Amino acid sequence: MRRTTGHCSLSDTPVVSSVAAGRLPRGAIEAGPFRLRPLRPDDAAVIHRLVNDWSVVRMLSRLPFPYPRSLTDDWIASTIAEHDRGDAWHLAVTRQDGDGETVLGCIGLRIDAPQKTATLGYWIGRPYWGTGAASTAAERVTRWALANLPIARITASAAQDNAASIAVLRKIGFREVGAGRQPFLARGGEHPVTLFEATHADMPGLATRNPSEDAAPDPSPAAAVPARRSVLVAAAALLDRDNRVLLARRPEGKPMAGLWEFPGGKIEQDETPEDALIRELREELGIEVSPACLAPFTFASHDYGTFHLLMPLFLCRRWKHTPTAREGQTLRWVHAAELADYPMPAADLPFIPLLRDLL
Ligand SMILES: Nc1nc2c([nH]c(=O)n2[C@H]2C[C@H](O)[C@@H](COP(=O)(O)OP(=O)(O)OP(=O)(O)O)O2)c(=O)[nH]1
Repeated sequence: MRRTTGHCSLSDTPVVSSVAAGRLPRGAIEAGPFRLRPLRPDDAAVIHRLVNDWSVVRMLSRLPFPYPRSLTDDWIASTIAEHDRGDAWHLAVTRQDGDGETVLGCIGLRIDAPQKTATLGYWIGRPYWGTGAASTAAERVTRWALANLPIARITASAAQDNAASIAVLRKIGFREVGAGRQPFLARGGEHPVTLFEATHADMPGLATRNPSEDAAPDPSPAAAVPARRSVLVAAAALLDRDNRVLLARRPEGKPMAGLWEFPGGKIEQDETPEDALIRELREELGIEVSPACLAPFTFASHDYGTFHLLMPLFLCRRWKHTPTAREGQTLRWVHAAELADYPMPAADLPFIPLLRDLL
């Protein structure tokens, strides 16, 4: 079964190694009127009743509908094993009602320790929508994890028609960083999703446990300068003889890791955009480009919340040497018609129809 379910879903990225034993708490954490506690086998009946609901399951990535009860038992058992290994942390979202406890939904974090990243997922049963449970639980877990686990960022995704979850993520401080497509089993096929991330810099007043030791230095403009400012980046759509475009997948450890972008990078002081791009293409891909081969095409002006990106995009059909990934990125030549299949930073999305028209 899918690792967790929710308005957001946990990614299937394999966890290479575990968070050091004991880092994930065994007990409950309090979240205002709600209590987040480890799942137990005897939660299966109520969890199954809440999640086996079309309006919940349609927003979850890998759950079938109808959702068999036996999968709930298997899933709860797997969450306990994952917690023990330090790979993931799944909690029931509960509320004390009179003498009894009511289970409202689930929240979970999948941890990729080597990449210092965790992925957040959650869902709340329909009877409890509008109670504030999703935002309270998601904010509590996000803040706790950034402050206490050796991670530098938390990612999350939500189906683009899931306005409630998108509102929750924005409200608690996640930044929208891109868009992509994910399979939604219950609905059949892939659907567009909005991608989010949060770092320490996005959570005002967050106390970090030991950032100098554990958190990877965040090279993002957001980390470097607290106030919003414009960041200048130059990028290239390199086109091959078949009119395919070269995309580079941002390597782990960088902000927006995993998203597919156009090669390029920040414009240093005293550099022209062309100078910067020629330098970046040499550093990142080992190719030599002459200024005459860079044709201005369009630009992105995008507000990422913590910084504003201004990025000219040049077209380039001629260069020397074969593009080679020199900085841990993954490269792929992509036909214009397929660009929308690649999750991209939000700033790049307006480029897609323009490139489709051109190519
Ligand atoms: N290169 C590139 N950057 C993009 C694209 N879309 C987009 O939002 N960005 C953002 C991501 C980053 O916030 C910023 C580029 O910064 P970067 O970190 O890749 O720049 P850099 O290569 O100079 O890296 P660094 O030395 O600061 O680590 O622009 C794109 O298509 N290409």
